[in-house]
Amino acid sequence: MTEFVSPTRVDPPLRRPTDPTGLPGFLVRPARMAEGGTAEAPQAEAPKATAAPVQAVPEQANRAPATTAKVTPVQAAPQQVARPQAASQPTAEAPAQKVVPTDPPAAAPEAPGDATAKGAGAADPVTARATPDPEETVARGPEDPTLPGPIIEADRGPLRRKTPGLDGGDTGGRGSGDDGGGGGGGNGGAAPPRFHKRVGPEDYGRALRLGIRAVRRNMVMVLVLTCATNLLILAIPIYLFQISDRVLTSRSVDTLIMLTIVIVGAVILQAVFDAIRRFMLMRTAVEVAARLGAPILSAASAAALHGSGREYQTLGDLQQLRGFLVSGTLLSFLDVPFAPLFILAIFLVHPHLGMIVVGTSLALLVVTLINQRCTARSFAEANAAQSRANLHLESMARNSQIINALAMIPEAVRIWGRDTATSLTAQVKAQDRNIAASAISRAVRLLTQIAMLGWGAYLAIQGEITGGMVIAASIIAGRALSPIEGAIDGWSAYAMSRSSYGRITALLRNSRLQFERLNLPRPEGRLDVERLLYVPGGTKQVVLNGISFSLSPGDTLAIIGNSGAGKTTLGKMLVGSILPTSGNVRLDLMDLRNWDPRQLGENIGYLPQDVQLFPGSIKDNIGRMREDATDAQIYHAAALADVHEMIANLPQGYETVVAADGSPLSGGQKQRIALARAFFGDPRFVVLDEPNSNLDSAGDKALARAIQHAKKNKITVIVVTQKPSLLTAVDKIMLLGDGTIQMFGERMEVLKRLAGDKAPGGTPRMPGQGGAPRMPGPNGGAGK
Ligand SMILES: Nc1ncnc2c1ncn2[C@@H]1O[C@H](COP(=O)(O)OP(=O)(O)OP(=O)(O)O)[C@@H](O)[C@H]1O
Repeated sequence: MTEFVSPTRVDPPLRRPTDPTGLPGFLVRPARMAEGGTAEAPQAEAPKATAAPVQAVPEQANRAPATTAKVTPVQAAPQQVARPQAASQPTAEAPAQKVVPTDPPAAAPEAPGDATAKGAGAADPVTARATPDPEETVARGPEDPTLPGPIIEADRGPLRRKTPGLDGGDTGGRGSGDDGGGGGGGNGGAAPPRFHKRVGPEDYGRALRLGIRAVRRNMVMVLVLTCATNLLILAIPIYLFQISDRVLTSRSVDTLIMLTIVIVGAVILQAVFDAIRRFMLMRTAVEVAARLGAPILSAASAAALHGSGREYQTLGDLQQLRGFLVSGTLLSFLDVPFAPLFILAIFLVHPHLGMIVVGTSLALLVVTLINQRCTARSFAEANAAQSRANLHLESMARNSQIINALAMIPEAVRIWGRDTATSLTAQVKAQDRNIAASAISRAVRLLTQIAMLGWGAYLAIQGEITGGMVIAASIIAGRALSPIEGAIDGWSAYAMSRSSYGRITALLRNSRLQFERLNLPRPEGRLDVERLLYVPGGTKQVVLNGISFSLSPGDTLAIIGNSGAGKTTLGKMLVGSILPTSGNVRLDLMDLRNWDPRQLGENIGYLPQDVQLFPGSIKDNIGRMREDATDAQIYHAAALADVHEMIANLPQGYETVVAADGSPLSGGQKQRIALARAFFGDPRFVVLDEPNSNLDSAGDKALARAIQHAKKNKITVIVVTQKPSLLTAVDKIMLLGDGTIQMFGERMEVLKRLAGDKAPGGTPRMPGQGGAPRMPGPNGGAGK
C-alpha cells in the first residue's frame, strides 16, 4: 500500500474493541450476536460515563431550540436508550424481516451494478446490517435497563453500543424518521463503527519547542566537545615550541619521546572528539527533521485552508536547515567563540603579536558585518524567486498534459526561467559580494601571518622571544582566524538557513492550536448553514453572501446556478475545506471548526469538481489511503459507485496503480472511483460537486443509485450540478445566483417556479443553458 504522509495524529483502526478479528461488522455479526449479551454488559454499566457528553452540549442545543430535540447528541441519548427496546420489539415479532448476513464472496459476484437495486437483498452488506437482529435483542433482553447511548470512556472517546438501533445500520429506527435517528448510528451497515482514540492536542508551537530543545540539548554536548577539540588544537604549536626551544637546545631524546607520546595522544583525542561532534550534529539534523517534519506538513495542510498552499514549501526549508546543521559552516560558527582563547595564548607569547591578531580579528569582523549587510537582501530576493519557481514547477508537473497538448512548453519554461533567473541573478549578486568578502578575509589572514612572522623575527632579534615562540604564535594565529574566515565563507548558507528557520517558526507558531476536541457521537447528518459570507483573502470580491439554509438527515439537495454563482465555493465550505469569512456551517448543531477534524472527515464524503486521485492503487484511493480500511469497506464503496465491474476488468483489479495524472483511468472512471471514495465508510453527509460531468449513462445510473442509497440510509447529500437529469433524484433544490440564494425549496416547488423559463419539451431550463432563469423577487424564498 502506498505510504501516505500521516499527520501527527494517528487514529486507531476502525475496529470494535470487542472484535479481536478486526473483520468488518457484517462478517462477524453472527458470532457477536451470540456473545452480545455478555460482552457488552460492562459497557452498559457505565451510566456515569454516559452522563458526561449529555451534559456537555446544552449550550449547543440552545442555539437551535426548534429542532434540538431531534438531533442534539445530548438529547438524543435518552431517546437512544429508549429506542432499541422499541425497535427490537417489532423486529423480534417479525423475524421474517431479519436479513441473514452473508459473506462478501457470496455477495461479490452479484453486487456490482445492482447492489443497491436489490434493496434489502440478503447479499447486500448495506442492508445486511441495516435490520435489527432479534437474536441480539434476545441476548440482550428487551428489558435491559442499561441500554445504551453513546458512551464516552475516559480515553477512548465515544464507544457506540452494538445495539441494533444504534450501531451498524438502524433502518428500522431511522425508517421511522421521527425518533431523531437514534444518534445517527445507522450507516448502511458495512462499515464498522468508529472509535476515536483521544490523542493529545496538535500544538505546533510545542512541537517547535521540543525540536529546539532537542537541538539545544545536543548542542550543549557538541559545545563541550568543541571546547575540548579547540584546546587540543593548541597541542601542535606547543609541541613545535617545545621542540625548537627545549629539545633542540637540550638535545634530550627522552624529552622528545615523552613530548611526542603526549602530542600523539592529544592529536588522536582531538580527532575522536571532532568526529563525535560531527556524528552528533548529523544526528541532531536527523532529529530535527524527524521531529518537525510531521508538524510542519500538518501545519502547512491546515494553513492551506486560508492560504495558497505555499506553506507546503516550508518542508524545503526544513531540508535547508538540516543541511546547515551538518555543514562545515556550523562548525566554523561553533569554533569562532574560541578565537579569543587563541588570541590570549598569543598575547602570552608577546603582546605585540597579540595586538596584530586582535587588529586582524576586528578587521575580519568588519568584513563579516559588511558582507552580511550587502548580501542579506539579495539572498532574500533569491529565496523568494526560487520559491516562486518551485511553485511554478509543481504546477507544470500537475498540468503536463495540458502544457503538451496546447504547446505551452515555451511559455511554461519562460515563466519558470524568469523566476529562476531572478533567483540566480540575486544569488550571483550576493555570492559576488560573498566571494569578495572571502578573498579580503583570506588576504587579511595571510598578511597577518606574514606580519606575525616578520615582527616576531624582529622581536626574536631583539631577544624578547625565541624562534620557537614565533612559529608557535604564527600557527595559533592561523587557528584563531580560520573559523572566522570559515564563518564569512559560509555566510550565505547561514543567511538562507536563518530565513528557513524564520519561516518554519512562523508557520508553527502562527498555526492555530489544534486543541483536543470532544469526540462526539456519530453525526446524523443535520446541516445548518448560517449567514455565510465569503470574501477570499486579498480580494474584495464577495463570493457568497448571506447564505442560510438547513437540511435534515437524509435530505438530498441540488445546488444549481450559473457559472461563477458560487456553487463550488459553497460546496467546499460545507465540507470545511475552506473557511467562511463569517457565518457558520454546523453539522448536527456543532460548527465544523469545532469538530475533531479526523472524526469530521470520517463522517463526510466529498467529490470535488476537479477530481484528483492520489498516486497509489485503486484500493488505496477508494479507502482514502487509510491503512485500516478493510477490504469489505472498499468493496462496499466500489459496489455503491458501481465501479467494481470496471475495476474487475483492469489487469491488476483493485491493485491497479493510478499515476499522479490519473492514468490508466478515463475521466469518467476517475470520477466514479472518486465517488466510491466519497462514500467510503458510509459518511453521514456527502457533497458531490458536478458528480456526473464525465459520466456515461451507466455512470449516471450508478450515481442515481448512490443517491438512492444515501436517501434510504438517511445520509444527507448535496449535489452541485448543471444537468437537469440529476434533479429527479433530489428532494430539494437551491438556485444560487451571484453568491446568494435565489430560490430554495422542495423540488417540485422550485421546478414550478423555474417553469416560467421552460425549455422545449417541457424540461425546466437549467441556469446556464441559455437564458436566465426567472428570478423571484427580492425575498425569493431563500432561507430555511
Ligand atoms: N479564492 C478565490 N479568490 C478569488 N475569487 C474566488 C476565489 N474562489 C472563488 N472565487 C470566485 O468566486 C466565484 C464563484 O466561483 P465558484 O467556483 O464557486 O463558481 P461555480 O458556481 O462553482 O461555477 P462553475 O459552475 O463554473 O463551477 C467566481 O467568480 C470565482 O472567481
